Amino acid sequence: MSILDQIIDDTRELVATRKKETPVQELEQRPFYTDREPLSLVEALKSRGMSFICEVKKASPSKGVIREPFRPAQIAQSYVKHGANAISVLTEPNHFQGSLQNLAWIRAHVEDVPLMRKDFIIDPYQLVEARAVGADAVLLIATALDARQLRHLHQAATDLGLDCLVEVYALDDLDKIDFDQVSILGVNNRDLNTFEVDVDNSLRIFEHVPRNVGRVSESGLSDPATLVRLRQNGVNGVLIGEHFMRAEDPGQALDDLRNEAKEIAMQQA
Ligand SMILES: O=C(O)c1ccccc1NCC(=O)[C@H](O)[C@H](O)COP(=O)(O)O
Repeated sequence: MSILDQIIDDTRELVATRKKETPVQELEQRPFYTDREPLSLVEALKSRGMSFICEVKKASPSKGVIREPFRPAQIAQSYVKHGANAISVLTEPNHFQGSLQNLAWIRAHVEDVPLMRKDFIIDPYQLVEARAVGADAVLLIATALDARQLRHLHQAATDLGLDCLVEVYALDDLDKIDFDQVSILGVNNRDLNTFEVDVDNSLRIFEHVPRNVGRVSESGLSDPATLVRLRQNGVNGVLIGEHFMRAEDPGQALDDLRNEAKEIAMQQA
């Protein structure tokens, strides 16, 4: 069984338990759900240069614990201070040590930058949970869904005002995607069997994606020259977790990476 299958199985159990503990009607009465309009992730990624989705990630299946002590609100505030375009918050508990509470804490400290719930979404209930803790957007992993589920979850998220970053790992995942519906596509560079990362996976897959779709490269990114190469090949955004999580000040690490990439681009011009 692949790690993705394992995580999806665990998520199915978790969602069943949560539905019993907290009915949808209760989530729909939470202040973030009733009183707050979600921000647009699509708009936040429309900058002229490379956009940065900065991740708040304590641990991962490939690396174990990455950051200890882990202070989600402080990390997010540092990202905001240094100009992150959006923040991805891992909420999956069993494999990434994330939580919905972390997202709610971050929302309480970050008003104007979109927050994406990064989890393994398989059920519309999780979209309502996302809204109830103050998320603006969600990740939908095409690899873990069939075409009908993907279309249905995307529509349900849109109906709730949540933007979607649709993620693929392989070229044949594109067969499931309706590009009249999907406006931001992420390609994950991590091989789910070996955990190795290959940035060229993004470039290979984006060649087959319509021009008007926003393009985000995900995982294993830390080298400024690679960011320049991705930008020169039409990639609009990057999703970066581990590199920032290992820095003393994650926002400063964002600033440094962005400045180094700008310098390389200027030298090449
Ligand atoms: O990070 C993992 O080990 C992992 C394993 C299996 C499925 C997903 C996984 N990560 C989720 C992500 O997509 C990353 O957190 C995200 O792209 C940031 O990657 P990185 O910059 O390498 O932390």
